Amino acid sequence: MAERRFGVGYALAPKKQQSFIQDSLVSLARSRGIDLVRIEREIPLADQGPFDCVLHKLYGDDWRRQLEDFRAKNPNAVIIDYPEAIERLHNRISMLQVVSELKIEDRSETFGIPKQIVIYDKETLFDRPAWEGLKFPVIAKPLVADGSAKSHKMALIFNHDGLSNLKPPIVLQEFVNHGGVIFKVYVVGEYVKCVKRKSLPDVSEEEKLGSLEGLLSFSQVSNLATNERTDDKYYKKMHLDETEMPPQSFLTDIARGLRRAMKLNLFNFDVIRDARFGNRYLIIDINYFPGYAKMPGYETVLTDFFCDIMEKKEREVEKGLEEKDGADSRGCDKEMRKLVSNAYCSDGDDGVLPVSPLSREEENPIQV
Ligand SMILES: O=P(O)(O)O[C@@H]1[C@@H](OP(=O)(O)O)[C@H](OP(=O)(O)O)[C@H](O)[C@H](OP(=O)(O)O)[C@H]1OP(=O)(O)O
Ligand SMILES: Nc1ncnc2c1ncn2[C@@H]1O[C@H](COP(=O)(O)OP(=O)(O)O)[C@@H](O)[C@H]1O
Ligand SMILES: [Mg+2]
Ligand SMILES: [Mg+2]
Repeated sequence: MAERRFGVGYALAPKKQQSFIQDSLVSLARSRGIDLVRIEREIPLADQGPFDCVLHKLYGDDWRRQLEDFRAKNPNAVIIDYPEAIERLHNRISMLQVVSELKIEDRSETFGIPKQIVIYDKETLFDRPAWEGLKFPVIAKPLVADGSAKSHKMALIFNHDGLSNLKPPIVLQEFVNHGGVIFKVYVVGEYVKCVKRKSLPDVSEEEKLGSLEGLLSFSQVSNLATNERTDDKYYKKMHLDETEMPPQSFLTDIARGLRRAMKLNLFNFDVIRDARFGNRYLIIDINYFPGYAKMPGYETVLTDFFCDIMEKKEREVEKGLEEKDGADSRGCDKEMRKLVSNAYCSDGDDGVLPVSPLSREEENPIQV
């Protein structure tokens, strides 16, 4: 019998496509039955394919509508991930809300998010009582995190003078000393990989007392060119090798919790270790579909992920059809459809993905 092959369509911005779609990934995936196919931006998505799976990192109403049309026409295809779920990460408040709601028990390590407030206008910015409880230094981050260069422009604010140049809407977040190293935790379905990167250096008590300028601007501090970041020299120069990693099982617990709560498969989160406590970790940023190509062995990790999804989808479709046949013959198709649909919405330990083999008519589009 001919080998079953799967088409995975990808819709990515040019820079992302260049970094992610490398020959090494394409050929490994191909050898395992997965054909990675570029989705043309000039042609409606629903007119392309067939695709068993769509992978995307594009924004805007038009793209959302195209995905909706595609989904209506191809109820058996898997979309990784739903725009409704991705959108939460485009706002730095909703992005971290999910962390505050997460509960992980029986661990000596604790986690949370830094103290923060959102400022929508200039008046509130200078209204001290509005941000009582938040101490300098703070980091000012654009509220919107939509991938634009502007959304990565930040400032470390040491005192009141530093506030005047800020342009709300912004998030003011307590700057937490963390030894100048950030942990980036990459998640691909159930796979979790942590790497160390250079971060902002600690601020001393003296500096806090105001010997510095009011404001220090920066952007994407951990994002150096690929070769600089991965080679041994970078690790040595930045003293990264001296920094102990957080326990992998702890990060895996957080990753799993976030994945379930957010209903996302492809993301990374930035973690810092609070220098005031040895075992307190703070999550400061979550990114959709980050730069996976920087992750060692990303080709294998991503190919395994695609294969898992496709196998799961095949099983679910078969199961759905069997159940539907049974239901049809007993004349209770509608009820059975609901049951089967709900089953796919569950997020059990096996990492069930957002697949529904039957009609999505009765589903809430946000539910995956
Ligand atoms: O470009 P890269 O490979 O550095 O990846 C960026 C990510 O770097 P990281 O993997 O975390 O080191 C980067 O992560 P940070 O925000 O720098 O933590 C973002 O995910 C960025 O996407 P966007 O601009 O927020 O949409 C990512 O940019 P895109 O590739 O998605 O444009
Ligand atoms: N609360 C914080 N305390 C200390 N350093 C921080 C804090 N928030 C951000 N940083 C530093 O600023 C960098 C950029 O912030 P981040 O929220 O990750 O924005 P971006 O989405 O642009 O990556 C981080 O990688 C880290 O080095
Ligand atoms: Mg970040
Ligand atoms: Mg980010």
